[in-house]
Amino acid sequence: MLGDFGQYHHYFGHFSQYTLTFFLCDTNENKTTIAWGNAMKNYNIALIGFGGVNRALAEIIHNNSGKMEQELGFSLKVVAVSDMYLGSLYQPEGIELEALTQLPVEKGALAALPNGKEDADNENIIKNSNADIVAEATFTDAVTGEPAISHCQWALSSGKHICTTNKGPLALSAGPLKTLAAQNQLGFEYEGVVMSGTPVLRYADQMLKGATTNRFEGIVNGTANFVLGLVEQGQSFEQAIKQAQELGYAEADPTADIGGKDVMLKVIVLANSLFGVHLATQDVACVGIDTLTETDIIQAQQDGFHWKLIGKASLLENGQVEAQVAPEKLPSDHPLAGAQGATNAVTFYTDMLGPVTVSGPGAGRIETGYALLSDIIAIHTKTHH
Ligand SMILES: NC(=O)C1=CN([C@@H]2O[C@H](COP(=O)(O)OP(=O)(O)OC[C@H]3O[C@@H](n4cnc5c(N)ncnc54)[C@H](OP(=O)(O)O)[C@@H]3O)[C@@H](O)[C@H]2O)C=CC1
Ligand SMILES: N[C@@H](CC=O)C(=O)O
Repeated sequence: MLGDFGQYHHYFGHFSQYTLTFFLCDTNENKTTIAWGNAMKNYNIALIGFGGVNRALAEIIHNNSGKMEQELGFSLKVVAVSDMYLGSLYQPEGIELEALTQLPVEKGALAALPNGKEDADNENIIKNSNADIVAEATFTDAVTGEPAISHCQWALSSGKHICTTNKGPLALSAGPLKTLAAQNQLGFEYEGVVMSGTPVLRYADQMLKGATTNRFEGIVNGTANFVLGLVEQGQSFEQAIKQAQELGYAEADPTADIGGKDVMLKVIVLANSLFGVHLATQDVACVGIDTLTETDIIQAQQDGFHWKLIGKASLLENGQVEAQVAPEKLPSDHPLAGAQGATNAVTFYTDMLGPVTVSGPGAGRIETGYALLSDIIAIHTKTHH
């Protein structure tokens, strides 16, 4: 006997598109089996900021839809895009991704697509579109965290999950945003904020549970590490920074990479998450690689050393945290000295395992787009298991 036992509209009441139908099959041998059908979940995505990272996410979605459905159990539809330079576009039924990913980088270019506009429309799209998840990848403001903090607040207050690669909201307003997400039973995910798509935040948060970590140090800026490497090979700072920009590693204002502010934000995010503290920007002493000359870097290499921009923090016995960002001259056999190009590496000093190092890409368009995909997967996993 085969019976349809009903349809479950599930999941915080936000997602009427998620319909799970199950059939109960009772055989002659008195065995009961359950077959699942119609269980594919679709998430509508709004992209806020459409520079390197969110364009990469659109490409990933476009190129991997079949794989996602088969392996991850959900499909993704981009329904809205809003960008300061390119304009905005809202198509509730889903935007055709071939055209979107080929969009020329020209002022107001989104206006050329059906329903497109020349201006950004962030607030309206975040609050009023049919998106389930907002992917926030606008520029990082290290002083105010805005407008990205507002983008996160608007999403979480209007029933939408948020994933972001923007360091501002995490370094400057993580507590209130996490509270808002929890109150509204929504996901707030941000793996790309430290080390791009390399899963260092989830690693520290989930895989080192049970061990005590009271110190970490590492290379957490891809641009600075890439620039140091090219200067060692004889390029000027200026040439090396230009290449980092072309490869999509650098911040909109690369002085954040070279001056150390980007690492400062990442140290705050890691320290607050690992030590359960509330570091602010003024708590982190910050010196960048702009204090080095090209000669310093080449001379060190000839002497068997490598300059690296190191971010570190220690939890002291009195509960205080010491945190700093500064260039350090490491001997060639130091574990962090081998990180080349935009590769980053962080060593966690744990009581039970000793030092544990996580290494992988620290910047890059596709690498960071992947971080957003990993956030969407985390949202899906947390809300369906
Ligand atoms: N690239 C990387 O490797 C990584 C980046 N990140 C973070 O991800 C975010 C995005 O990076 P990326 O894509 O490389 O940066 P880009 O500069 O390539 O893209 C950002 C885009 O957002 C637009 N934008 C800026 N402000 C707003 C706003 N208020 N509303 C709508 N759009 C806006 C920009 O327009 P306009 O040009 O006119 O300002 C630009 O088109 C940044 O916060 C960065 O720190 C994190 C990890 C790695
Ligand atoms: N500009 C940053 C991008 C990732 O956070 C870097 O180079 O690390």
